Amino acid sequence: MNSYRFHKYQGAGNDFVIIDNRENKFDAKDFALVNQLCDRRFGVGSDGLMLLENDDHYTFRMRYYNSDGREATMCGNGGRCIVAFAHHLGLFEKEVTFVAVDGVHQAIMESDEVVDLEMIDVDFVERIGEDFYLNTGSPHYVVFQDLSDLDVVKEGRSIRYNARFKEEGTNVNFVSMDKDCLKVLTYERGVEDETLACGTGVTAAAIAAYVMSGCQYEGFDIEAKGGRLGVRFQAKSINEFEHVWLKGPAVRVFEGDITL
Ligand SMILES: N[C@H](CCC[C@H](N)C(=O)O)C(=O)O
Repeated sequence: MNSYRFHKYQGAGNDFVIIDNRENKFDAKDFALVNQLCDRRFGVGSDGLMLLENDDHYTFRMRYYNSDGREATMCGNGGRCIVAFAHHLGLFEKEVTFVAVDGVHQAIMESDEVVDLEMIDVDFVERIGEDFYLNTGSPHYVVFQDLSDLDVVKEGRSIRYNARFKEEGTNVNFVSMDKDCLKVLTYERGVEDETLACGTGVTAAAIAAYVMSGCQYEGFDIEAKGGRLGVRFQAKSINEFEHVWLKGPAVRVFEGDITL
């Protein structure tokens, strides 16, 4: 049995267990341990787990794990929450540069509980019928439709496990658009459930909405189930986007020790 000091954060209801692993003591290869720490009955409970680690070139390194226990691709809400945690640790004052699985990110503490995070550039947006498929640090399938009476888990699973995506998986976002305001519901790969918000997901939804809206808006206000997020970007073309920023709440909920 080992004891773990953890810090619980949430970004628009997408929640995370964060561990300060600068001494490299956490066994990140123990899938069962990560899965149990994320378990909402047998552990702390969260959509994912992050390790904050030292890095030779940047203020810190972020490693992200979905609640299934496996190391994953980029997490936008997680990125904003680990920045708030690094600020809580006193690692920086206002702006920070860190490295994650998809590369180097800038971030700004807008206030104690609001973080602005620069996402990676998007260099391709695939059209699949009326739908969109793009990667904003994680892969996202985007469907524009009426959201009333939608069974997000049923419909999300049917896409996530279809012939094309069943091996690698994909996250699935259902979007309704009213001018520059979006409502987004997300089924998340690796959680294999609906989450209350998905940072890379709302970023993908906003970029798809730019295309869908006839390139009218380079920014959107987004209502997720767990809170509001903002996405802005510069379009180089209908397929290429840079200076992509995701802004929203990153809230420290509690900290504690758990022995497993
Ligand atoms: N489940 C995602 C990673 C976390 C994405 C989400 N929590 C976010 O805020 O971007 C995946 O496996 O692609």
